[in-house]
Amino acid sequence: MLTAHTVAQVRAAEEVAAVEQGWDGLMQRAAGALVGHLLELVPADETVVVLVGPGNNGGDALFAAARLLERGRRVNLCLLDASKAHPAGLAAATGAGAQVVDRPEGHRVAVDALFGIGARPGLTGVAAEWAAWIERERPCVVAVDVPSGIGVDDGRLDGPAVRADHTITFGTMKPGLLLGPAAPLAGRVTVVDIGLDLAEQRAVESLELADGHRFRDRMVPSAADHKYSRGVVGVRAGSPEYAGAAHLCVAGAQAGPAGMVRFVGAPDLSHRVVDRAPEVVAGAGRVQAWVVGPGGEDSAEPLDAALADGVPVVVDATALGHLPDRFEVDALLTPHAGELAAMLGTERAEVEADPLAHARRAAERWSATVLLKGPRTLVVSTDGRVRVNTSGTPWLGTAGAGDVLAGFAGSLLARGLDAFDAGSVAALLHGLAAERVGGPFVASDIARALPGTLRDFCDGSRLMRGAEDEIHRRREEGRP
Ligand SMILES: NC(=O)C1=CN([C@@H]2O[C@H](COP(=O)(O)OP(=O)(O)OC[C@H]3O[C@@H](n4cnc5c(N)ncnc54)[C@H](O)[C@@H]3O)[C@@H](O)[C@H]2O)[C@@H](O)CC1
Ligand SMILES: Nc1ncnc2c1ncn2[C@@H]1O[C@H](COP(=O)(O)OP(=O)(O)O)[C@@H](O)[C@H]1O
Ligand SMILES: [K+]
Repeated sequence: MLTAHTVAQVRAAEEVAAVEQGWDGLMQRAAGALVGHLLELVPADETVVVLVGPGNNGGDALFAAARLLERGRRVNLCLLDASKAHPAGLAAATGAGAQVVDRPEGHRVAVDALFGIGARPGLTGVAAEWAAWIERERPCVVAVDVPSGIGVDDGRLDGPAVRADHTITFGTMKPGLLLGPAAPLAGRVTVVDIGLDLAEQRAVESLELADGHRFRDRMVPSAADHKYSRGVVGVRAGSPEYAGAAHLCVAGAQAGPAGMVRFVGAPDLSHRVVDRAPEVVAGAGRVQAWVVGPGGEDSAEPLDAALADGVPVVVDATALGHLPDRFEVDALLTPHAGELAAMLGTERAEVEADPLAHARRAAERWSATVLLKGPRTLVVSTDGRVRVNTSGTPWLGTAGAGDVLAGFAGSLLARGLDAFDAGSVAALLHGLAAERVGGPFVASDIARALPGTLRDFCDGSRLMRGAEDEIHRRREEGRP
């Protein structure tokens, strides 16, 4: 699991680490880690330009520049404000032979050390001009800690920011490297250890394939299980206009770990669903979780009927327009940005500019877990926990992908995962299934790829143990 911490948490952990290592020690450690990665990332014959800001972020890069020069690399410096550059760092870099230049133009590799976690979103003046040069000329950019100008805690963009290919970040991820419109600006992110202890701190989390062991026992049936103990997921989806949504939602539900799928809908639609998926049981009955809304009629009745059962519920699409004042059951709301905007009475662009704040607001407002779909799907629980999904591809922007996701999440809920786990595991596996298929694809392909993806997720630790054994064997045999 990847974890990201806020600026306040990082600053507090730095205070503690500085007692042991000293502030200089911390900065040297950050600089050392940076050098190691720059030596790998930057071709030996390229001259690097370091964009140096007024704080410790610039300091890290100046000490790194000095060490690069000692290793025979060529480094130029662009100082945002010469009078404010980290004095000891500047002395070290120039002492090692760095040249100060006025402009970054002409360089093909840049290190962005303008601002780090002290940054306010949005660059102005010369910093904005340098960010514009990066947009225009697209040099290879390595950002120190964060791309300068992003909202570090929330991933907001409030004006120009640096677009990086790689970000070397210290101690932990930062929320802005994972979510919001800012995340793509970080490029590939590498977290380097500088001795910060954040283990006990609540973090923004991101599940990975390797997290399967946390969920395996709650998903894979045991010898004692039967279809009802595995859970029944009920689907109320589709309408004459959107019959396909019923099929896709059912396909998603069938791909999950529950033991049975029930479908409730108009007789015509029920027949069609059972014709395509003979395992489905049509008609009302006992379920452990409901999925309501994909392609459904614009009416309050399906959600009201589901809520009357008092079991957990996934609420999607049209059902999002008929929410109760507050949920009394464990609920997972799965809007995209347009639907969340309508729920909150705002504009889609507002939600896209600050997805975290809007998802949080909805989670509080309706006392429900909110899964906000998008390139970086967010899951926010009622108690403020946040997970960000990083799997998936833009090919997922295809009709019906959300219907499959809702059905699959419903199956996880019926199996006994809570809405937060069900939503975040569903988003992860949905994205991994998309990566597995490759694209272009249709939503049904994702439903078909989900069982194998779920199996790999649950087997993950076994596969990793297998890999470790293999590495061990090769070592013993003297093979690479
Ligand atoms: N505290 C430490 O000793 C350590 C800090 N580290 C580095 O230090 C960085 C944080 O350093 P600082 O606290 O000095 O802050 P920064 O270097 O991030 O920013 C310096 C100053 O720039 C100004 N500024 C911020 N955003 C701006 C904007 N958009 N436009 C114009 N001016 C802006 C602010 O006045 C800010 O205090 C981390 O990101 C990391 O790179 C590492 O060396 C590890 C240890
Ligand atoms: N650019 C993108 N990159 C990654 N995933 C995306 C992208 N665009 C959409 N998705 C994902 O595709 C799915 C689309 O769902 P939704 O908007 O409900 O579509 P539909 O209503 O057609 O099913 C969501 O899981 C969303 O996170
Ligand atoms: K930076």
